[in-house]
Amino acid sequence: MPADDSARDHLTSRTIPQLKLSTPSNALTAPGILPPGVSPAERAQERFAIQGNAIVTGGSGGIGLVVIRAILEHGASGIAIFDILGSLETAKESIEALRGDFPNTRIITFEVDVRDEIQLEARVKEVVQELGSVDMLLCLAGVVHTQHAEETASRDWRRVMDVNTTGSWLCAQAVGKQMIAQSTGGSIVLTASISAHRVNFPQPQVAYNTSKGAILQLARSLAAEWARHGIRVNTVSPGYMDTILNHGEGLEECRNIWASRNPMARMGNPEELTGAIVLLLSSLAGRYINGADIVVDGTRNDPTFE
Ligand SMILES: NC(=O)c1ccc[n+]([C@@H]2O[C@H](COP(=O)([O-])OP(=O)(O)OC[C@H]3O[C@@H](n4cnc5c(N)ncnc54)[C@H](O)[C@@H]3O)[C@@H](O)[C@H]2O)c1
Ligand SMILES: OC[C@@H](O)C(O)[C@H](O)CO
Repeated sequence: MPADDSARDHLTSRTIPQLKLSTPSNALTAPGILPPGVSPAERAQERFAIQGNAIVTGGSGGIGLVVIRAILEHGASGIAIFDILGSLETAKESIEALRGDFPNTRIITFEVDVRDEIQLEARVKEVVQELGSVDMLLCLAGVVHTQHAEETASRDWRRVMDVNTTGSWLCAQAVGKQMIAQSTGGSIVLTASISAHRVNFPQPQVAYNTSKGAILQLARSLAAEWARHGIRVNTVSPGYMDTILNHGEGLEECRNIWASRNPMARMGNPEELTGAIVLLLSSLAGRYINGADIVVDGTRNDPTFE
């Protein structure tokens, strides 16, 4: 028998029966898992239910407003948007529209710069005072700088790293501490990008790509450390979404190039990101997903240049 077959035989004859024996027969009806006797429609709804209060950084941006609506539709009890003042002002009407559509949910806004750890700690405490707990964190705050590497100034590099990477770390740490103190567990979703996996084409953005690559390893590290507290930490990696971030000066030609190189021949709509984020935040469907990254980019191609 070839060596591979004997290894497989060893697995099937010994490991699998052992696994079967050690799996409780009621595993699918254990506490927290859907009980029997619930209608299929209720089970479907319950499976992707989102419970508790969420802080969403960069929540007044193009992806944020769309994703917050989805989080509310799936049952979140409260949302705290952390963003800089100018963006909160611009999104004022959209945030009012959300409040109108979800009158029984608290949607509160805080002017926060995710680079400022003292401000962050204070704001997290205020959220707890207002909403009672923090159960989820979605980090969307992010900036991009597009310039050739040899010309990129250290201040631009630092700004991108500070907002995207250090900002995600500071938010996760402030919220993680609160979740640990609450002893309630929680779900943290950080936003990486396809730029964490490959080098975008044609725009040069060395700082952005580096900042997003680091987020993958940040999330895995936190996932491993905080699993014992019941805190799951995952990432989403969006491809090109049609938001204001991708409508900056000179990006019109880029948008055509991005769409033409994608097998689906288009950019994504922020709505198409909501499924992955709802899954990761959901108490049931997502509850064994930890340290994972979900790429939402319309393609399974994985070239170095994209
Ligand atoms: N749009 C895309 O194609 C795309 C693709 C991959 C990843 N992403 C990532 O998704 C996230 C959201 O992107 P978007 O398209 O909604 O962009 P956006 O520019 O519309 O939103 C980003 C938000 O972050 C906020 N922000 C920036 N600096 C901040 C700071 N210092 N403190 C607090 N908030 C700050 C902005 O005010 C804005 O509201 C970003 O992290 C981005 O890198 C976007
Ligand atoms: O990965 C693509 C996005 O992260 C980003 O929006 C784009 O590269 C900005 O130009």
